[in-house]
Amino acid sequence: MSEKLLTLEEATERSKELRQQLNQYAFEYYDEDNPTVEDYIYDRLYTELVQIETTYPELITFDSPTQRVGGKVLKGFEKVTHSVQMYSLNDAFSKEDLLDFDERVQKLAGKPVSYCCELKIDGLAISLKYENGRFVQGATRGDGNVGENITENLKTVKSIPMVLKEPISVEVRGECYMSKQAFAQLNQEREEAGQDVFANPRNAAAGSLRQLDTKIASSRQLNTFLYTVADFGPMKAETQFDALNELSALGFRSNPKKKLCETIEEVWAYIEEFHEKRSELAYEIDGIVIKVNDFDIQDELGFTVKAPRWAIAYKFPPEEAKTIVEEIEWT
Ligand SMILES: NC(=O)c1cnc(OC2CCCC2)nc1N
Repeated sequence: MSEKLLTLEEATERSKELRQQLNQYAFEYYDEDNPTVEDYIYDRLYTELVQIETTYPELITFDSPTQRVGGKVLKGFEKVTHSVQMYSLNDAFSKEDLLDFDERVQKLAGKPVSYCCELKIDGLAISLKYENGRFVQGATRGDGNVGENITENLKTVKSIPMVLKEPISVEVRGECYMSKQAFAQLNQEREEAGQDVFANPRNAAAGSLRQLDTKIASSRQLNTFLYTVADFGPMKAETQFDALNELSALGFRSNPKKKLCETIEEVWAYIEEFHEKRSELAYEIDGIVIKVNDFDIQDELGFTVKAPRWAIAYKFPPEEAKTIVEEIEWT
């Protein structure tokens, strides 16, 4: 079909088919890490869609995969005031800190509680706003109340859905990160080009989202894990664990290694498990986030000025330095 010049009616029909198929293939590849077609199949269909959109630009749509490649150069980033504050987390550095947290929570809740444990992805916190299922705004955390509008750059992040599986209005938060492999590849390219290298994947992700040229952001293989619902809209989840599953069902990427723990001892076992497994993960984590699972109890416990009383971040010590530590000369 791509050789013969299509009529507008044929092109309208064919471009709709192509968009649906390409977006499904991209969802499997970027969100589910489970591609079902070879790259050359995707590329051939993508090329056909570009040809149709070049002939009939009026057929380019909001969610066309051709719009993921960026191309706008912004003058700057506008400020965004978050409708719901983006809180930070209090830290725990030992099992004793964790037990103290559990004791405080049980005392405030007046009963034992279950915890939803999540890997603490070492990236940049972002907030995504959807209206009737369409992505309308993306922002950085900033100081928790005012962030930067980076919508155009986030449109190039392939795992961020442009259209949700349900036409609902919600605001969700998560982490935008760069995988260890993408980070190593980027730094190698920069080194070969005589450019400064990034110190770590978090800085590389932050630097990529701060680019005014959206083509650069698009080239950086950024990824996401979503973990918070700020404005629930019609979402029904009553616990953090269910909210994470609901985020996946909507088309977001949420980290599969979450665990529901009934006791703080189970939480500690999960912390030790992933302290062990940390180096095997495709992305960097700097700890574990432990959250009271039940939203009603979260509401009872509330927030301090900066952080929830119902969550804590157990921080791992920094991974041992890659460089050889010089032998200390004992005099
Ligand atoms: N970096 C992460 O992976 C991460 C960060 N934050 C949160 O939760 C917010 C929700 C309320 C305060 C902290 N969860 C996470 N998994």
